[in-house]
Amino acid sequence: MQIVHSLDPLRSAVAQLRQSGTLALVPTMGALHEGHLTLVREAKKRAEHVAVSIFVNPLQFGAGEDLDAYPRQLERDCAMLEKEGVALVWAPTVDVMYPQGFATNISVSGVSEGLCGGSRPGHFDGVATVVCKLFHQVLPDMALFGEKDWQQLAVIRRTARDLDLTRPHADNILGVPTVREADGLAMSSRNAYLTAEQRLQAAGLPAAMKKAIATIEAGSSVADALATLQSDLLASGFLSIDYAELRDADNLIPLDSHSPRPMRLLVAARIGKARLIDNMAVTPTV
Ligand SMILES: Nc1ncnc2c1ncn2[C@@H]1O[C@H](COP(=O)(O)OP(=O)(O)OP(=O)(O)O)[C@@H](O)[C@H]1O
Ligand SMILES: CC(C)(CO)[C@@H](O)C(=O)[O-]
Ligand code: BAL
Repeated sequence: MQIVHSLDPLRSAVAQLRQSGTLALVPTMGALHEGHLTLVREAKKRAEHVAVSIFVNPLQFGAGEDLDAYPRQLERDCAMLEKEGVALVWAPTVDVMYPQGFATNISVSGVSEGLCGGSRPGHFDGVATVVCKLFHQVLPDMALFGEKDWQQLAVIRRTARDLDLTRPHADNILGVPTVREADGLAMSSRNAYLTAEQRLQAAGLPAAMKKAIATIEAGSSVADALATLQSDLLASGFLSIDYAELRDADNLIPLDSHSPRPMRLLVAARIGKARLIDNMAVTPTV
């Protein structure tokens, strides 16, 4: 496994790998867990070679967010990736990614509005900009992202379509279902911020979401189900709720009542020092 930190060695490594087969990219911010490793395993099924990027991207963190606290553990991450048979780890420094004078921003409207785009202004500009750079740097045939970050996946697909990207083409931006702990909590690097008590309470998030989905699918009012979801989260120990919304699953248009198209329930809520996100499918019943 090659680990590279600057562009010239990256280009040589990519050129060498591409001579002997297809290349899949799994972009990450490191502090790897089973969710990330599942993306790597899915990538291995689909391509001869897998590259993983590890970069805590300052552009996608707002003022007062956890950029400094975000866990960084490159050696441990690389050891995990080596065991998975990853060919290349791309771990640029901030100066390599954003040299002095860097002034370009990719901003996606529509799908990035509201939800995490509302509670983290500028976040998806930072994501779209860095992901475009990662795609141009690694030139993968495909890229894999987790459905845990449902809105992020929609933003990246939109960017790839709008900018006519070919490496990867929008159709080769693949989503992987959320990997969960035994009690249902979505795996996330930010779960490490939780105390033991908060970690137990955090399982209240997927539980409350499942309950809300069952009532919506049974035909109850969406507004009532979302109101109950919010009070359930506060009762479980969550401090506040950034959003709890029902949206069209594909284009993320807000819904205030049932739709015949696939729907998604998306929630972000704060507990202790962590802001946790989750989303689940809601099956149309009309
Ligand atoms: N539980 C999970 N199941 C599936 N994919 C996941 C999961 N957690 C993260 N991913 C995916 O891994 C990729 C890298 O995500 P990232 O490094 O930000 O990890 P993370 O655990 O989501 O961290 P955090 O949410 O704390 O930023 C993204 O595509 C993300 O959607
Ligand atoms: C896609 C990503 C690697 C861009 O920094 C990040 O947002 C993440 O880890 O989900
Ligand atoms: N997994 C999304 C990256 C972020 O929260 O900034």
